[in-house]
Amino acid sequence: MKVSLDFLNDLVHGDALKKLESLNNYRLIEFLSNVVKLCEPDSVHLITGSNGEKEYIRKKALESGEEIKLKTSGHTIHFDHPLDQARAREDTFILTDTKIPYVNTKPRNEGLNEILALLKGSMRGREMYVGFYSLGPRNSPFQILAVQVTDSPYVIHSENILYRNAFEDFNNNKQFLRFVHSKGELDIRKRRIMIDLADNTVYSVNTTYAGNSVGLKKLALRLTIMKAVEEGWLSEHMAIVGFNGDKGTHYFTASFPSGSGKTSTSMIGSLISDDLAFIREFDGFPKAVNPEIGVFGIIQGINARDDPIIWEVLHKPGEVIFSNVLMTEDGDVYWEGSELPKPEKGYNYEGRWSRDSGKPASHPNARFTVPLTSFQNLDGNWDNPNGVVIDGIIFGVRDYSTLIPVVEAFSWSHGVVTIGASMESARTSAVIGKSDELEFNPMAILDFMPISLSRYLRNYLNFGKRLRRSPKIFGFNYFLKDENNKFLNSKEDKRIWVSWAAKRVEETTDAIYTPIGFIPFYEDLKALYKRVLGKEYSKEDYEKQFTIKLRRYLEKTERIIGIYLKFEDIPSEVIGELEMQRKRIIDYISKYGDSVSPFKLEKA
Ligand SMILES: Nc1nc2c(ncn2[C@@H]2O[C@H](COP(=O)(O)OP(=O)(O)O)[C@@H](O)[C@H]2O)c(=O)[nH]1
Ligand SMILES: C=C(OP(=O)(O)O)C(=O)O
Ligand SMILES: [Mn+2]
Repeated sequence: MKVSLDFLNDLVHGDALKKLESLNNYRLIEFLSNVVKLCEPDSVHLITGSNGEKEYIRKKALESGEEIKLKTSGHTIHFDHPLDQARAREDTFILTDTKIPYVNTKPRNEGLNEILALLKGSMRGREMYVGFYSLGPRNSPFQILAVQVTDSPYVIHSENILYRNAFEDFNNNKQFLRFVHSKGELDIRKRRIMIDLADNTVYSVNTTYAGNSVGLKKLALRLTIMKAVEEGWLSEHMAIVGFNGDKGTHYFTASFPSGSGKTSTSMIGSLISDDLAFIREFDGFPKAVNPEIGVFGIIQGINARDDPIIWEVLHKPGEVIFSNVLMTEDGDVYWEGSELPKPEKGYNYEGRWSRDSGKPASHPNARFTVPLTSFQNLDGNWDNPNGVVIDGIIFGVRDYSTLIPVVEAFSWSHGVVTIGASMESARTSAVIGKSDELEFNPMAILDFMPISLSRYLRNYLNFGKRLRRSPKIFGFNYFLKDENNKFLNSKEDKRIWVSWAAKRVEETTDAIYTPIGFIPFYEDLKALYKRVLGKEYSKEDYEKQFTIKLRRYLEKTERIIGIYLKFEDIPSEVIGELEMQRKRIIDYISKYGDSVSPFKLEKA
């Protein structure tokens, strides 16, 4: 079918139109034609992949005022609206006519009418940017194509950093995901994000915060989860990182709710991904790639001692977009938790700021956007089109009161159900709303879930059955506190948990059986503390961290059973694993009481 490009004739400059025509992709032309008619931009800039175009976008970001140049070469700063500093869960809807438990939905026609009205004419007087990207490596069986349309140079600049440009790959009518974003009037009351599964399209308006506007990140996740479930693979909210055991490097994926440990965990090993993973089975092996090629990371608390790798990236020349930190008069930046002296005054997302105001200098969800290639610990396989074999999966939570720092599941289904699908984690400032409330967040992915958890979990359980050797599953918690509200672990302790997990994967260490899974022996951790951190590890610390609060674990298990019983078509394995866990815990309570020291279990 031949579709005319005439609608773009007066809008596009240069030879971009010829290039577009040569792709022979009528789906693409039809999509762009519809968006242009809807949004009515003054001009259209297609990013076909040349360096000049990337430079053009950087220039536009500065000219428009969406970014400001800082004193270090390549560094800029962007501010989001004070009410637009995080993901807007309440303004985000999956368009479907059937209600889904725990998912924010809207009837499709109603949602489409609403968002199309908000987008109508939204780009008048503005330029429209179109980016053509690949989620995952190019020339790879993992690859998914995606197009982003936006009137924000900051959004398209971010995407040029975070995603592989793949214009030529759109040839011959290839299918692609679609993202339509407009700043609109930046009237936050009219902020809407609508996910149209039926058309593989996400619309987003009146927002600039990247979690709501950068389509290929958390918006695409809704579409790729759907695709993965339909095709029998996993699209996950997970880092991918290599950890050393005694025999070599083992790749893990690591799922933590937003603001709870993905990026920081990916910095203590060999980095492939800090946020997202596509996992597929090939010849019985689970293999993973990073859909992205950059990091949109949380900056609060980043300091030279705890985070030397990120610290270096944020201080050397090179492409960095800071968002929602403090900008000082001399073109430098400052953020809370940097452990540097606080400047007297500066400018942040709320306007002028002074130290005397007593207000924080930066937002707790302030971020940095940088390419993966800036990181010293980047793994050699980061862009491998075949992915890397995954030996372990970590599901981590922010739980201040109950869960022990590390536990290993008995099996794939035990781990998927009692660790991954049972995650409860304290909400963070990555989501708009009250922080620190414990919320149900299976696989750290509930905010992005486009379908029933029943279908999602059935696919997960089946995925493991197709593997020759399923990855070992671990439950992590970096955030356990004592009765005085003090953290029981320091940030560097995560190096010990991952070292232990790597040894378990290669079967070079034993573990203690408990009703919730296997836990480390004191002596093994003591040796790791010595070797990895050069530190002593006391029996008292171990006992505090690994005492299992059986009564609380029982309560948690019963809460989760209560949740999954609400789902009509829940796989029987889900309730089965939870019931068995419940019985094991009750049995241990009758033997040991409400909690049990690991030293008692060691001798059992
Ligand atoms: N108390 C404590 N805080 C941590 C630890 N690791 C990371 N954090 C903090 O948790 C927050 C989020 O971490 P990050 O890894 O960026 O989360 P992500 O959004 O999942 O990538 C940051 O503010 C970190 O400083 C830890 O081991 N202990
Ligand atoms: C951008 C996000 O990612 P993260 O998991 O790093 O907080 C988010 O969840 O909005
Ligand atoms: Mn992160």
